[in-house]
Amino acid sequence: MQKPENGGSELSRTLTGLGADSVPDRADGAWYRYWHGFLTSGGRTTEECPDYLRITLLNLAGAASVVVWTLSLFLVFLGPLEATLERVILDLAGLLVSIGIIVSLRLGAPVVVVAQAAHGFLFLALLSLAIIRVDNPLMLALPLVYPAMAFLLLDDIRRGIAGTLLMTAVLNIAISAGLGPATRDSATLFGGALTVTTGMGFQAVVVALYVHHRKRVMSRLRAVSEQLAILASRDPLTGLYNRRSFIRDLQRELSRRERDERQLALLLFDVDRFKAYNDRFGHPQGDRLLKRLADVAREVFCRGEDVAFRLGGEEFAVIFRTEDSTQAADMADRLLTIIEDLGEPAPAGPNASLTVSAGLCLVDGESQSTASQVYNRADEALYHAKKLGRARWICVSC
Ligand SMILES: Nc1nc2c(ncn2[C@@H]2O[C@H](COP(=O)(O)OP(=O)(O)OP(=O)(O)O)[C@@H](O)[C@H]2O)c(=O)[nH]1
Repeated sequence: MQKPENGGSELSRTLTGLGADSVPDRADGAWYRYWHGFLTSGGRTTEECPDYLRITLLNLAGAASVVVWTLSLFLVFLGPLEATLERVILDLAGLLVSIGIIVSLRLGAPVVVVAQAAHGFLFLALLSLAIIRVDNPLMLALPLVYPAMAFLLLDDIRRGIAGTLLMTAVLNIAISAGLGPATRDSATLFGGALTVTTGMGFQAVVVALYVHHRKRVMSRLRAVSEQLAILASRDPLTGLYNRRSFIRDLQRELSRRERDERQLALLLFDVDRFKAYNDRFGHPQGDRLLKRLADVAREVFCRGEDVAFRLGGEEFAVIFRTEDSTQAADMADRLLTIIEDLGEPAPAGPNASLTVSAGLCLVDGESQSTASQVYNRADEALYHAKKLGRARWICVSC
């Protein structure tokens, strides 16, 4: 039952790791810093921020869209793309929305609203293309392809990318086979193929990045929560399990009585005259003593299934299994003797050694006692040992 040691440093490493990538290092170049600042809206978000990825992706999508829509407008202006009214309106609207995404994020607009507006625009743009170009079956397919692709990508990255590639290929083949626009000039066909490939490729990269990042953050959060669970169950001074773990472990051990023929033993021990020890040698020395006693408890109860706890103050507990009362008594004896032989000075006088008192409670197989009854019995035995003059242990059963 001896469990892994305290994981404080691991936790701090993990916590630091959560934000580690978010601030560019001094060694990073100016371009990287500029790019990083742009993606995080001037450093407004770091990687621990729940909106970090959405802001980064929206900025990325906004920047890429600005490039795509501007390129498209240039191609219309320079002639390779047909200058239809709907194309110009759509390109201009796309450009405005993309710039709007970037600016609104910088002004601190709610990320969810910006993301929904961007998705809404994309979907409406595809839908209006389908309505305007009702003669073009490919345009009709786009509003259906978009959600299908997003669904596939969110379900599984590899399947999503394969599905996206397949759909892109099918659309391109359909365009070149003449299923697309009524006008068949090569510039229009090239424009259509370019738009479909760029749009779908970009969408695939964005969603794949999102899913990948989410998985990474989730696994880090899992590691942090495991570390927190370890810290919550430990006493920070001695590294032993704390009272919270004690109650849970005692209940668990009592509930598996039927599966173990041996007796369950609970040993409570408490430093004798610890207040006087603190008063005489100081609190820091008292802390050192408590750590030393925790080491002794670990040493004596070293089997895999033994668990030692610090319940608070100078009170310790050990839960262990024993063949019979003689074996349990031997263990209690050993613990008390080793502590006395440590040679720690007792507050009483120069030649006296520090001692502890203990209460031992043995629970046999048929007992129906609850965890609190077992604890109370052991505590009564400990109290009795103190009353009888300390430096001894008393055994009871329940
Ligand atoms: N150094 C140190 N002292 C502690 C800590 N927690 C509790 N104490 C001290 O432990 C002392 C316990 O005193 P008492 O409960 O009177 O027990 P005692 O003096 O050991 O007397 P008996 O148990 O009857 O032998 C108090 O003085 C507390 O301040 C701790 O974490 N470190």
